[in-house]
Amino acid sequence: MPFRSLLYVPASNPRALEKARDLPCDALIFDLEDAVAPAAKETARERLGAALAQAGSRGGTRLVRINALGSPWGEADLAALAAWDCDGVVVPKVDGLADLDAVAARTTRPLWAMIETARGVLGAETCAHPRLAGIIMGTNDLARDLGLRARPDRMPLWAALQGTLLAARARQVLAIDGVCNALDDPARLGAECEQGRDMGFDGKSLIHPAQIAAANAAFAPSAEEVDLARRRIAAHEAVMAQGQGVAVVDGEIVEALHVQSARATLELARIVGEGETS
Ligand SMILES: CC(C)(COP(=O)(O)OP(=O)(O)OC[C@H]1O[C@@H](n2cnc3c(N)ncnc32)[C@H](O)[C@@H]1OP(=O)(O)O)[C@@H](O)C(=O)NCCC(=O)NCCSC(=O)C[C@H](O)C(=O)O
Ligand SMILES: [Mg+2]
Repeated sequence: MPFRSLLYVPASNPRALEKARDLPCDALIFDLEDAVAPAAKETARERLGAALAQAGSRGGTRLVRINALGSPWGEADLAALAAWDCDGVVVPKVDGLADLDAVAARTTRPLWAMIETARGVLGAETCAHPRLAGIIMGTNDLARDLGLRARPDRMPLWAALQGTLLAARARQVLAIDGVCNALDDPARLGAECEQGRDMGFDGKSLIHPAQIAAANAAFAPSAEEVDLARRRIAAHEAVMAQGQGVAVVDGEIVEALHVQSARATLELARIVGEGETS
């Protein structure tokens, strides 16, 4: 499954729950945490249970973000989730392995860790948790915890984004970038998506359906990237047949490691293409 676009859907909002059934994002994150006011937590849990039980929902990954176990709602969220048809649990504000162990003891579902505190960023060992499927950057909470001043280019977040990405890659778990808060600024959204892709993230978390197309485009290989990948593989195969290990394509060297990347590009393009034609 690709993870280019992951949309938060407030579980308290019936219209959003309904709309989410047909949206072209790769994953939904049904949110019981920060998008839901304390007074609406119980209702949100009930609405989400009913929505997940409905037949005919879209394909794609369905994740549920629970409230922290230390909060008044976390235990009840996990108890309810046991009966739900979903693909994983998003654990908010993970500071270290103990936070994931506590959830892992209460559910058998794959875990996703929100990295959104200074301690979470520094606690890279979190990515070593055996049940961890991926990490999701929580850039709003992180900005608050760091006391940074937000900038459109996200410069104050670069170290945290790249540090967490390093930890995720070292443990081969998926890494998802944080949300773009700007609802009506396609240029900023596009720039954030490209930046996240350049850094190496697998996809971006989103807050509004209008953001899905930009993330799907940015985190899929472009036609030019696919073409270059094919030419690199062909050129390398040709030199290998002559007993050599280095080809040159468009004035740049191509070695076995570049061929590995090229094959990964083609595989992602194939998976994305399959999803779009099915
Ligand atoms: C921001 C919003 C409150 C805006 O909602 P609304 O005013 O309804 O917007 P629109 O009228 O433009 O909506 C158009 C239609 O799309 C549906 N819609 C809107 N948002 C969603 C959604 N997220 N999922 C599904 N459907 C959605 C509307 O219902 C309209 O439908 P229709 O009636 O058919 O036209 C709203 O977008 C929203 O609540 N977004 C999610 C906010 C959220 O989840 N926040 C928490 C996660 S972000 C975060 O904090 C990450 C991390 O923890 C961190 O710290 O960074
Ligand atoms: Mg958060």
